[in-house]
Amino acid sequence: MNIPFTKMHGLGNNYIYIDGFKVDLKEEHLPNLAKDVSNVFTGIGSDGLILMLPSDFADVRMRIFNKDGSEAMNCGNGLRCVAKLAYDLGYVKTQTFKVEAKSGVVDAEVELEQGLVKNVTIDMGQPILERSQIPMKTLTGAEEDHVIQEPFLVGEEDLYATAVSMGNPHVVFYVDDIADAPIQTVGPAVTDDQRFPEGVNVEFVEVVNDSEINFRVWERGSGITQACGTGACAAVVSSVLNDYVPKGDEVTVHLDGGDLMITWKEDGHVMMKGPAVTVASGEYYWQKI
Ligand SMILES: N[C@@H](CCC[C@H](N)C(=O)O)C(=O)O
Repeated sequence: MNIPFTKMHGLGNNYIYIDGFKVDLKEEHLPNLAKDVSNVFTGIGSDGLILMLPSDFADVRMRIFNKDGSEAMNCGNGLRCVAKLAYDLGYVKTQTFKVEAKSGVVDAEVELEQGLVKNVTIDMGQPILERSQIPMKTLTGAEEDHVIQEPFLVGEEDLYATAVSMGNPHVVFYVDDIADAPIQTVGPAVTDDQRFPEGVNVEFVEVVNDSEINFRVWERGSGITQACGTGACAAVVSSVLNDYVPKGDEVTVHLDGGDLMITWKEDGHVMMKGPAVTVASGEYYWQKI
């Protein structure tokens, strides 16, 4: 089967995008397709697969599959890229419109520079802080409402966890120097830790000052990526909860792939602004069907 695709990235967090308005794929093929296209040696190479689809509730719908074939509820970089793709392909005609993800419907606004979409702002909605909804368990069975700087032993590392859901689960650990963050060891151990029954995206944050943080991520289902939009939002929410940055102010999140501008507004909504870039388009020759 020959499948037309577009490769896009948001700060290096790259996915293969398929236009589901035109291409009809069977549900049971999607996890394997995600694994196959993501393989850098035998596929195209990506952090996963994203489908742009018609929606009953919004102007366009996003579905995201990680590199390991698992489907996620949300993807910040994916939302910005789907917004750009929908605008570029003419599925939406206005610069503000709605995008549906599995976690809910969000507002998107594309910014044009000489007629081309460069930056996209997404209203990511309100973070979820209740432990049971992240979801996160305790080893002791205690049921504190929020998870803020909770002692979290993993292997030899004595860490403190702050947990936030942006529709998908995140845990944030603070480090003194982002260059020394134990991402290769703690990332995979925490993502599979029994305290997170659905797995978790693992973020390390170094606070630079009250308007800037450094950030690295181990993504559930994809491993280390250059950027994670929902992760950057979770990191800013966590940094407000820990009194490192003020609520209501814009925070620059420095990720491996570049900067995202995140604001946790007084009304509770998290705004994310950043680039969306188209890299290539072509046909993927899928041998399996
Ligand atoms: N890279 C994404 C998040 C993708 C999904 C995540 N790995 C999960 O399993 O929840 C982003 O930009 O938010």
